[in-house]
Amino acid sequence: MSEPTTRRAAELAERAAGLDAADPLAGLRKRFTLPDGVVYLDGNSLGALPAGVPERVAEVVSREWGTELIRSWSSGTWWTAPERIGDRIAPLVGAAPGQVVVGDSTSVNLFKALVGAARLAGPGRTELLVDASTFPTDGYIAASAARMTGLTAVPVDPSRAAAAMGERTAAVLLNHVDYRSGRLHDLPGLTRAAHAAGALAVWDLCHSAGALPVGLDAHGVDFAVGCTYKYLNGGPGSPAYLYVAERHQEGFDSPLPGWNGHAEPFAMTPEYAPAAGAVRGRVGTPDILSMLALEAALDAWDGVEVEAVRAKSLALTDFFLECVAAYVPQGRVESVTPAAHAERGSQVSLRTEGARAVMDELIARGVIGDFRAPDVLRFGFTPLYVGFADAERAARTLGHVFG
Ligand SMILES: Cc1ncc(COP(=O)(O)O)c(C=O)c1O
Ligand SMILES: Nc1c(O)cccc1C(=O)C[C@H](N)C(=O)O
Repeated sequence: MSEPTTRRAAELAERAAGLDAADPLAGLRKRFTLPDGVVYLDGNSLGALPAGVPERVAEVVSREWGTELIRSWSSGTWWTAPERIGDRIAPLVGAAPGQVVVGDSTSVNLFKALVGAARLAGPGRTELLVDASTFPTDGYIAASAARMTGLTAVPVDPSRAAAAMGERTAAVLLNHVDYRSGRLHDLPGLTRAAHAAGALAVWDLCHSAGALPVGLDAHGVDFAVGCTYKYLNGGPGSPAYLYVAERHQEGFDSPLPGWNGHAEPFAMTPEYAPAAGAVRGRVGTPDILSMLALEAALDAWDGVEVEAVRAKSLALTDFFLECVAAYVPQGRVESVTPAAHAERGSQVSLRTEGARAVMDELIARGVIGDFRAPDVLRFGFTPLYVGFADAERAARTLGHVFG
């Protein structure tokens, strides 16, 4: 490093130490098990391990399964886990109890939500608008949901979504935060626009839940889905969730009416009678090991306000961008994440040449981020366990990679 760069590095390291010392959320890192020497900036793909999870999973396996056996379904915590854990997630996404149910993958829940929304749409509604820049599974599922319900899936850039909504629109599927660029979309405004056009708004919250306030009830969202293995730290493949606004629950006609969503599952009747509430979003037997691991993971949120998480997330990403500007030679990276706070999720995506090799090198040096095709370095900031010194080290290491 040149003399001025060394001075600037000392300055930034000192600022980072000060910011960490003043951070009201700094103590939350103890709620996670993270390997020494690693800066983990991939919690927007797989969140870190909350400290209480291994013990809880061991208990579920050895006692609840090993000793209690089948009795755990009825006398223990198993059968009602999907709605109980849904109610734990609800406050994190601004939903009152009884509207969130946990289970299946995000892809499967998207299918339920989109077909459910299409079946609730008014007559003459022929189009399903779909975020064209979305994570691919959303587009694949939307295309199938549209075929099944006689709609036409119409890809739309989120910046033009409001203008594209009209009297033909049945429903709109949008991402709250774009997985690649980290752009935060205007959930209140776009939901309002959908309603003004007489359409339903379906939101994918994978990259926002647990990172920033969502306000599902406050903004009148109709359906929402999201995964729990990113900012909610539920573990690899942990079950996703489905939000069905209370006003739609009675009319919600799930395309996957499995026996777990039946009003009386153990009556074993040949006719399907849907359960009341979000419970009708259940399909088959829940994956209890993953689900109870998720429930234990959510303890990491005890006493934590999403607003405080958002404030720290913005401070972290601001500081990271400042460090990148200081350390990375001019012209080597370009941020594709909006600078405006109102348009930024909890990640920073930097476009660069040879991004895959750059990320491999960063990981080899202990800074774990993500590569997204074709040319994006993606750094996710999970305020529960990432600090300002991590942001400084990550940017400094990136500067070293560029020599
Ligand atoms: C925006 C978005 N939607 C959906 C998914 C896929 O979810 P799942 O694999 O749970 O179906 C992901 C990530 O995997 C995602 O980032
Ligand atoms: N779900 C994933 C998986 O099973 C393997 C690897 C990555 C993932 C991801 O979650 C990717 C993530 N949705 C993304 O935003 O890129």
